[in-house]
Amino acid sequence: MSLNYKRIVIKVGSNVLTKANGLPDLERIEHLVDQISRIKTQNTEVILVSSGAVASGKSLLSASDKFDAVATRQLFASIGQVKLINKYSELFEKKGLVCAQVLVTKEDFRDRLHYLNMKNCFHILLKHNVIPVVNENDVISVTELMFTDNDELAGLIASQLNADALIILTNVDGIFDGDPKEAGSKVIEQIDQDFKGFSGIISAKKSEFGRGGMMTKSTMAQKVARLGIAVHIANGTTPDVLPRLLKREVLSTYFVPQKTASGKKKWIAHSENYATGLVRINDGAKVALTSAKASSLLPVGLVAVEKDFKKGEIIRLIDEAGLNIGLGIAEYGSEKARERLGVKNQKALIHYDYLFLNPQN
Ligand SMILES: Nc1ncnc2c1ncn2[C@@H]1O[C@H](COP(=O)(O)OP(=O)(O)O)[C@@H](O)[C@H]1O
Ligand SMILES: N[C@@H](CCC(=O)OP(=O)(O)O)C(=O)O
Repeated sequence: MSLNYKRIVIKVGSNVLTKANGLPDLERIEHLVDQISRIKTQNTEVILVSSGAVASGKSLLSASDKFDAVATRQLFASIGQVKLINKYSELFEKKGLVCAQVLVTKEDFRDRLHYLNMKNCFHILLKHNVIPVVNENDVISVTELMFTDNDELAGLIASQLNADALIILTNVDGIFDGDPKEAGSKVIEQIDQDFKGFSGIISAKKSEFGRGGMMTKSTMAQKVARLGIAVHIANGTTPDVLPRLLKREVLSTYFVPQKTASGKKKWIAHSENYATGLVRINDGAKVALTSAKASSLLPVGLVAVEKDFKKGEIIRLIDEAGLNIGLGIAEYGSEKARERLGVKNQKALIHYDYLFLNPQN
C-alpha cells in the first residue's frame, strides 16, 4: 500500500546536489523538481529544504585564498543561493509550479511569537500551492549561530508545520548497521522508538560535502518521530526515489512515528538552545517521567536547581548522573522551586503537556 502523506518536508543534502568536483549537479536538481511535481499532482503539500548554495557559489567564481574559511563560505553561499533559487524557480515554472525562497537562521526559532510568524508565512505559501524552498541563511549564520546542519533545520520545520512525514535524501540508502562502504553492512529498514545504540553503528565519517553526518540525521530523526512525524532516510541519487519511496518500492530507513504531540510540545522539543533553567531530578522522578504513563514533574523529585529561571521559561532536566532527560516550561520560578525541593504534595514544576523527554540512547 502507498504512503498517503498530505504534507511532506523533503530535505536534500549537499551530496545529492553536488558533483564529485564540488559543482552543482544540475541534472539531479532537474530530476528532483520533476519528482516533486509528480508528487504535487496527488494534492500533497511539499516543503523542500535544499542545501547547495555553497556549491552553486563555487561554480560562479573562485575565491582568493587571502580570506578565511568563514568569509569564503559567506561569499559562496550569498552568490550561490541566488543561482540555486533561480534554477529551482525556472525548473518549477516549466512544470507549472511556483516556488518561494525562505532563508532562516537559528535565531528565527528563538521565541514563540517569532516562531508562529514564520509558521503563518509557510501556511499562506502552502494555501496558494507554492513550494517553499528553505535553506539556512548562510550569510549571517556563522559559527555558533549555525544549525548543526540542514537536517536539524528540516526537523524543526517538519515539527513546526505538523508535517506527516520528513524525507531526508542523502547519498547512501539509509542507516547501515556498520560502515556503508564495507561489504556485509546492511540498511536498517525500520527504527522503533526504543531503538538504542546509534553510536555503535554510525561512524563520524561524513560524505565529502556534508556538514553534520549520519549521527545528526539519526538523532534528529528519532526526535522528530517521537513527536508523531514519520521519517525516512533514503538515497537521493537513486532514480525516481521519491515516488518509489511513497510506493514503498525502495530500500530506505523508516523511523516509526509515535502518537502525535501538540504544537507546543513540538516547539519545546526543539528549544534546547533557549533554555534558561537547569534542574537535577532524582531516579524516582526519572522512572516516573520516562514510563508509559503521562506524568508531570513534581517538586518531590527535584534534587537541585542548578540554573535560575522565571515562570514560563524553558528548563532543561538532567538526572543524578548529569544525563540530559528533556525539556519543559516552568510553571513557576526557580525561587519557589528551591523552597519546594523534595517536598511532597506540591504543584508540578512542569506539567506533562509542556514536557518533552529525549529518546534515551
Ligand atoms: N552507519 C552509517 N550508515 C549510513 N551512513 C553513514 C553511517 N556512518 C557514517 N555514515 C556517513 O554519513 C554520510 C551522510 O551524511 P552527510 O555527509 O551529512 O550527508 P548529507 O549531505 O546528505 O547531509 C554518508 O555518506 C556516510 O559516509
Ligand atoms: N546551507 C548550506 C548547506 C549546509 C548543510 O548542512 O548541508 P548538508 O550537510 O547537506 O545538510 C548550503 O546551502 O550550501
